[in-house]
Amino acid sequence: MSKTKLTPMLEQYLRIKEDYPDALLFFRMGDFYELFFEDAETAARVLQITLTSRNPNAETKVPMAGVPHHATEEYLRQLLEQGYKVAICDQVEDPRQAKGLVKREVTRVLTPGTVVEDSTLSAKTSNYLAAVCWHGGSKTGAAAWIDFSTGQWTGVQSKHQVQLWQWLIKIQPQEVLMPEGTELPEQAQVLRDKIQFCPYNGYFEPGRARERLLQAQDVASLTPLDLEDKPALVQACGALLAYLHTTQRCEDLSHLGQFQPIQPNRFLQLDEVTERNLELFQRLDGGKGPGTLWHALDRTLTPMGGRLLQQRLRQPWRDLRTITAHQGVVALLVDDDGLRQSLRERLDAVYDLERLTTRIFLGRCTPKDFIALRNSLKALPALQSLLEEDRQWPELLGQEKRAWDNLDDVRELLERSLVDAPPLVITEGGLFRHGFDPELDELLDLSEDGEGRLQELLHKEQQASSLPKLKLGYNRVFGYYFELSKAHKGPVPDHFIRRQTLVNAERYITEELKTIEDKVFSAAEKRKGLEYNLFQNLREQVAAHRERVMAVAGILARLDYWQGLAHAARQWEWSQPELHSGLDLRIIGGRHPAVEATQGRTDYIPNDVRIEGDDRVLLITGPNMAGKSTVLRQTAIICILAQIGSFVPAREGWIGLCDRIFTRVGASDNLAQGQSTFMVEMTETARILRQASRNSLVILDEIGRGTSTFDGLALAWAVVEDLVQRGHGGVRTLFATHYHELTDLEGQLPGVRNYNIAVKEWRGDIVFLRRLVPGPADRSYGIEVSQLAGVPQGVVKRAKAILAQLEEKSRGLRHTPEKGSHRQQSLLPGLFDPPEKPQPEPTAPQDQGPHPLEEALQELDLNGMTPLDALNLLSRWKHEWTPPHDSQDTPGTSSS
Ligand SMILES: Nc1ncnc2c1ncn2[C@@H]1O[C@H](COP(=O)(O)OP(=O)(O)OP(=O)(O)O)[C@@H](O)[C@H]1O
Repeated sequence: MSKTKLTPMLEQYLRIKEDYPDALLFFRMGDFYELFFEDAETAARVLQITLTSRNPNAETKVPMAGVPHHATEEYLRQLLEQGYKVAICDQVEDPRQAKGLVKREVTRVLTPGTVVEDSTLSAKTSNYLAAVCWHGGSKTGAAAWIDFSTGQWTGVQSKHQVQLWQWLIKIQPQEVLMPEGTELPEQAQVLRDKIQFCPYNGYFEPGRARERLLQAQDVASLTPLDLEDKPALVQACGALLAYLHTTQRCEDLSHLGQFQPIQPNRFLQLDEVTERNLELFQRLDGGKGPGTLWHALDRTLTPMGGRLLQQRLRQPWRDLRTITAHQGVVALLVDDDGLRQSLRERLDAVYDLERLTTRIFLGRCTPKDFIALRNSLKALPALQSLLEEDRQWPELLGQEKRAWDNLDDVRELLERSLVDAPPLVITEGGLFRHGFDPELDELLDLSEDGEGRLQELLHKEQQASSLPKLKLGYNRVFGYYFELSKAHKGPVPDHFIRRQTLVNAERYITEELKTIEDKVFSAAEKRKGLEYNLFQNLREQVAAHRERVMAVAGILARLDYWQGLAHAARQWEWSQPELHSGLDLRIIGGRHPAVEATQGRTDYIPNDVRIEGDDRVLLITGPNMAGKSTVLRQTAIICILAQIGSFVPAREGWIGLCDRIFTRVGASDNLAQGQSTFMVEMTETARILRQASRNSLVILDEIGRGTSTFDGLALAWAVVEDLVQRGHGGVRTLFATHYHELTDLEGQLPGVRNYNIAVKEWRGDIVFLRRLVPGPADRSYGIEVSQLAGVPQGVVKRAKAILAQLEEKSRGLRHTPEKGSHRQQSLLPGLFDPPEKPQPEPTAPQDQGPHPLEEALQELDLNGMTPLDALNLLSRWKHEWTPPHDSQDTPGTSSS
């Protein structure tokens, strides 16, 4: 469309829009923000608002859509949530004073990675803007990320691109800045929609980046930031700052906290695959809530505590002393229910101090934010008095106590200034209390008691001039006046100015009367202006205390973190594990916290896992559905929980610290990234084999299933061999497999131990005992499980017949003498070997053996049980062994 046909206003629009091609331009016109052209079409579609056109009758119709200025928040939230950027273009001069077209400018750009408003943020999740780049031509790269809503930022430099992307995928940034011309590597494809290419010179250029960083952090050199030898990281930080300057339209970023690079060696490293496989925050099906560790674990009450817990779960500690120090605080709070409850009650009154103070600093706050801040600060003295109690505090709590700041001055200021329920907007007055500001008090008195003041004056004049008949009147032309009827014959006071002569009366004004009148009329307007200014002053005063508020927010986050872990431990009856720097891993009575939370405590069978002495690889066999994956994952989760200072879902834990936990679980579908299931499996396996060290824990849930049986088995075999020798003594590994042939490795390779998850056959059905026991599984029971899953009887019967034939054939093969090593012999024919033990005939009742319940009863140690344990056990048995009403052929039917 040619510009010549457009109105001056639309020309102004297009000029501004030119600078923000990638943002939707919200263009302020009167009480509305309007969008034009394609922006209008997009907004109409996304926000479900009406699409109209500007100048509908003119030759050039311009698509237009708009939202009322006072209701933008919800619309902005929707746009940001869907990944759009929005440039807010305001009128920057008073339209009444404007000569010609009102001046307009973009006052800020809202982007998904820089939001600070609560309505668009998730309380317990950090919202990251990230930047990633490579230093010059070198191979060193870096990623930095910032949660602008709290001002906390960090980053990591690495020679391995893969590692940088692993970090980024893990933290799930809303936007990722990259230098123009950089290619997006394969593993970064999942973040494709979040990537923004920025000019190298404006954003990543090393000199400017360094300068920006020094200025923002107010330091003279990079040494205090630990960035002296990290040029790529400096560039990434510089890009973040440049982007913030551009979008936030502010030079002052002094509210950002100190940049602290991550030192990966200080933390238990969990890559994004492990985080996903263990369902820490999200189930494998993508859902959140029940089924995730987070759902069972998070008992924090404040957003700050929640975010700290998330961050810690992503980066558990590795240092024994640090962990035990935190565990000590959690233990205290587990033991002392009263203290924990008091802490919880007080923390419950605290709002998101970190984000509140950021909004206040940036001037993007509403009066409600101040009230939330005030109410949060009110909770501080009571929290302090808890810490002041005379008792032996663990050192960490002692530190918090010493650093405590009640922020009394800030609270008093807020209490003195703002009314209890201020309006949402700051331009209409009604925000401040009486007594806070003398000028405002006068205006308040006037606007609220103007009539009274006029009556007071009338009374004064009546008395002073002995004019009892003097009246006060008002008309639109003269405003307020005094009136004397013609009946009054005497002189009027000198300061009376005649304004109007009527048939029966004279009207006068006085200077004082006009002054009061002016004040009364303008008081309401003036009050709005004054309150607006007072609010800005108050904002600046409170913003000046940001650092103190952030320090207190940090303490509250930690208190909440500890109490949350303690509360979860109490709720789920977890125990305090012992940690050590050796390699032994002994978990007695371990449970999977998320599965247990979904199924209920009484239905969950605890299991022991021991990797002790020279043992390294536990090979776990057992039928499908037996519980192999569950026991694998619960072990990894218990280690993670232990290393964040938490109690663990086990009766006892003796846990050698891990430097990394790797998981390779099931088939993860990365087809969208152009990788086949097998390829993904092998890529993950390759990563484990390259990176796992002697202190790592490896969880392998099936390997090699996506290819031919022989290839798969051979691969799995070789992987076990590698793991058991790796890092001078092997890597602690739990390996669940359906390749029964692998169980031959026990005895052949030192450090390999067989375990299986016990099952029982009962009248042709399979009964899952869920108990991890030493030794290999006798066979796989795949057909029985398929029957449980509802595969039609005909197919099941046919499968059984085919299995019998295959086994027959394999028996024949076995009798053919084999040449070569023992391993080859056991490997190939073994694929179709009949089970080592004689197979029970599924449907013949005489071969059933003792009922599992009978066995369990015999094993029962009655003396070591509490009545509650006994009740729980009974309830579990009842659940397990009571037949469904519609079936006559299920376990337990003949046990009565
Ligand atoms: N210890 C346990 N106590 C109670 N229920 C359990 C236990 N372990 C597992 N389960 C239940 O059994 C289901 C199947 O477990 P899991 O997925 O671990 O089996 P699996 O042996 O890995 O199966 P597959 O070989 O088919 O992958 C779980 O979803 C859970 O509901």
